[in-house]
Amino acid sequence: MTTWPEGVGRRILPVTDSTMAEAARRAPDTVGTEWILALDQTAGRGRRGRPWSMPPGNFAASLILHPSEPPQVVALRSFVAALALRDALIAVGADPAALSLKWPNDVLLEGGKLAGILLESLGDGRGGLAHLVIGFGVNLAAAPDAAQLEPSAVRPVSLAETADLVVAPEAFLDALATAYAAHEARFTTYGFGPIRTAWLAQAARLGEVITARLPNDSVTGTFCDVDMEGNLVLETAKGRRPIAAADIFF
Ligand SMILES: O=C(O)CCCC[C@@H]1SC[C@@H]2NC(=O)N[C@@H]21
Repeated sequence: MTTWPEGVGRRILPVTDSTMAEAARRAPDTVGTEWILALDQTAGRGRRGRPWSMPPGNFAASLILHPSEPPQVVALRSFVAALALRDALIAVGADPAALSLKWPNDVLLEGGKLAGILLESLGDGRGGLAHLVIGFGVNLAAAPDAAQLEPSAVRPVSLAETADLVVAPEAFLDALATAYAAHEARFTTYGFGPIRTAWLAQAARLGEVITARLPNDSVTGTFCDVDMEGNLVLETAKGRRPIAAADIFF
């Protein structure tokens, strides 16, 4: 049985618009760390403003944090979050060998998209952050209809359909909160180095040719590294190219 991490808050809502929006509303009145789980979302959102649909039984939660590091260091928590999500999936029975991490922050199961992570923050007006919200969406029960996604999107999968595992959102929250607390402690104590190493060990398509689609450009090269700033590094015909933000296509 998983125990809930000490000093961490938890709210479970039957429904909300988006746990990201709910968390942002609550963040100014939240002193420490708090999880918000919703059993349904009416306006779930994904990266780049895409909608995030949520079939019943899927997992939607956001974590409110008040980190004190500079924003570029805070952003490295997308890797912390991905490792925690992987550990939580293993804790509920997923096969570690079937899981991989797709830069910047998807978790794949047998090559299909099982989960996505979204980071949103608010500046404090002094160059730091007032809060960070990390959102986790996991297809526990069912994958969204692929027809609703962009044609080039990674095929969605669910834990129930692909791994034959039935896990309730509340139970998954226990596993994720515990896993996140462990990785957060490692990050704040030892920095990004061990997180980067652990993430690279689980990276999908490392050493293979992939394409990064940027707003006005597309870069194809061999995925050779993630650097200490969290950039994806592609080895291209013109040399090594660090990429801070992009959609990745295999
Ligand atoms: O585009 C992605 O892959 C990120 C998806 C993040 C979805 C989660 S579900 C919980 C939280 N609330 C939201 O509205 N979005 C995030």
